[in-house]
Amino acid sequence: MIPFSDFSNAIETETIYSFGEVHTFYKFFHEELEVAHIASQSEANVLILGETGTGKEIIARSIHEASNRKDGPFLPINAGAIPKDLVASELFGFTEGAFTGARKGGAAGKFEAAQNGTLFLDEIGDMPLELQSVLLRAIESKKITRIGDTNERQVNARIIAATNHDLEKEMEEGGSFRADLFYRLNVLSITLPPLRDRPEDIRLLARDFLQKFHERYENGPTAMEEEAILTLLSYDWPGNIRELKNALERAFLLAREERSPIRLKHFPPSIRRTKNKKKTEDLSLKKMEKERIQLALQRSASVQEAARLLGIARSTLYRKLKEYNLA
Ligand SMILES: Nc1ncnc2c1ncn2[C@@H]1O[C@H](COP(=O)(O)OP(=O)(O)OP(=O)(O)O)[C@@H](O)[C@H]1O
Repeated sequence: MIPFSDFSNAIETETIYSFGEVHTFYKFFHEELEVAHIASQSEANVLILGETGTGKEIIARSIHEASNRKDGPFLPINAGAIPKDLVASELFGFTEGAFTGARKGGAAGKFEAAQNGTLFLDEIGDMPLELQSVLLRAIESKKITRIGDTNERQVNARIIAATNHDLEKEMEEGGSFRADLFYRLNVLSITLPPLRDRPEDIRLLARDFLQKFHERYENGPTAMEEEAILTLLSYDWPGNIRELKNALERAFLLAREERSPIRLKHFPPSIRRTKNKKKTEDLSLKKMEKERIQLALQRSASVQEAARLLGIARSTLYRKLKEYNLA
């Protein structure tokens, strides 16, 4: 059984880089988070690319919260989740009687509501083509017109857009996304790597999520069997961090009910099936752990100091030294 706190030990080989709530060990992701930091210190439009569940919204929110606009609103709008003919009124607002059912007195849209804040255009790739030119005009001129209105209104919203589509490919292939809008949005771009490309981060995120569940539910398991951890490291995670978080919460609650540590059987079948898929990778956790221990020993004057550096108990380290023939 491995205690949650031992899932990842931050020693010099594994520097954690953080931006807001987002943490990583993965080098390429460090560089992308550096761009997020730069974005937060500017007013430039940002385009965030990444598969579903990789944290596009959480990064957008972190950029907003680290920016001068942090006291203004952060407003997300998901073009993919709203019926196509309502997207325009959601974005730009409408006047009374602009269309059947238009509310008395009209209403402001998200552009106006995000005044002095940040407008997060999620799933920009699903934005209807005919609206893309209106959106482009609004971004360029910083003015919008409510539907049914004739007056232009000044707006001051910072734009962060996100998508899981390959927009450049779509532009080449048949124009379902306007190139001029793409270049306008793509002043700074951040690409979030899928979780399967950064297994180091699986350990880091799992530790953080499980420790949080422990606080939220006030008790429950504090350790996971090694077989389960190895499986999490070799699974593909098509739903990325969202899927990892949900799978861990389910496993945490099932184990809590049984008053047992988290075991492989507490994960859904789709994840359990990976168990023997990548046998070779099964050794990777042990290899990484052994290397970390060796490094900590080199840099320490005593086992006690090495244990402190690794963030584990001295007795745990003695056990591991025996296991890896390092004693
Ligand atoms: N680095 C992270 N640390 C902690 N939690 C994270 C991190 N990244 C994402 N999450 C969590 O994973 C879930 C999905 O994140 P988010 O909504 O930001 O992803 P997304 O890429 O915008 O997804 P979609 O494309 O499906 O809208 C959320 O519950 C979020 O809190």
